[in-house]
Amino acid sequence: MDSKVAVIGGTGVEMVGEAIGIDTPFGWVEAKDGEVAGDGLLFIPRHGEVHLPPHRVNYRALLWAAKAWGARRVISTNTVGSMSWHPVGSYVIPDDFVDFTKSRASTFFEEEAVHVDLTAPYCPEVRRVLVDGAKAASGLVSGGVYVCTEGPHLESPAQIRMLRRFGDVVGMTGYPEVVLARELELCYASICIVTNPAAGMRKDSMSAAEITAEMERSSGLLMEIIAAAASKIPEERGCSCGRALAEARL
Ligand SMILES: CSC[C@H]1O[C@H](OP(=O)(O)O)[C@H](O)[C@@H]1O
Ligand code: HPA
Repeated sequence: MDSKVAVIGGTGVEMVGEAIGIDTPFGWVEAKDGEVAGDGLLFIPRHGEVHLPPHRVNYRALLWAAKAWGARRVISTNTVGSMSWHPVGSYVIPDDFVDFTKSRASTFFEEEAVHVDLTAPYCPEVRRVLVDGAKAASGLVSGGVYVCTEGPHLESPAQIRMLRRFGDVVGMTGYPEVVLARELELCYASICIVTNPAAGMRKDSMSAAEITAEMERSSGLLMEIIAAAASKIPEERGCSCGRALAEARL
């Protein structure tokens, strides 16, 4: 049965549950085994207990742990800056991404050439339940392109002027998660919460504390949306995520 769901929670997102540890070839992952609508739901705090910065998160371990636990679907929460019109507190469910990271391990396949298809980078079925859930809960939801920067510094106005030509929202954690999930044939989608206008999109400066405060303000409703969405994901997969490796080798 494919109904087990893992949630990779970003800044300011918490979930109650029994603390468990999952060992992976890439390291140990601390998680929480929660219960939502009768099915198991695994919560993995992306940044861990010490709040690792985005460029040091062990993304391969997180996705591996989700699959090892038995999840076939993964919902990610990401905080983003808006490079366009999105109001603070609104939701973006990305349908594509652009990567500007620099130092991240972005594949499980180091010894063989495996070229997964990313025509639909995010699982359409998981995206659908997130879009419906966010619309029902808040109405302020859109699709768009997630631009991932290396961080941990925030961007300069000149960087945002360049990056906004490529996408709609900017974050530091959406990549390589989305690609690693596809390599593990997991159905993955992200729900992003807009915490601020991106650099240069507003007159005054920004602070990490301000961004975190907005995330904490919004996290309760965000978790309600995720819990509702997780229980509505179809049991059987109608997407092709589960066959990602079938034709990925030369
Ligand atoms: C000042 S933003 C810091 C940090 O928080 C966000 O992470 P996440 O997407 O896991 O919530 C953002 O992307 C940065 O990594
Ligand atoms: N830039 C990068 N990552 C972010 C931002 C931002 O403006 N806001 C929240 N995460």
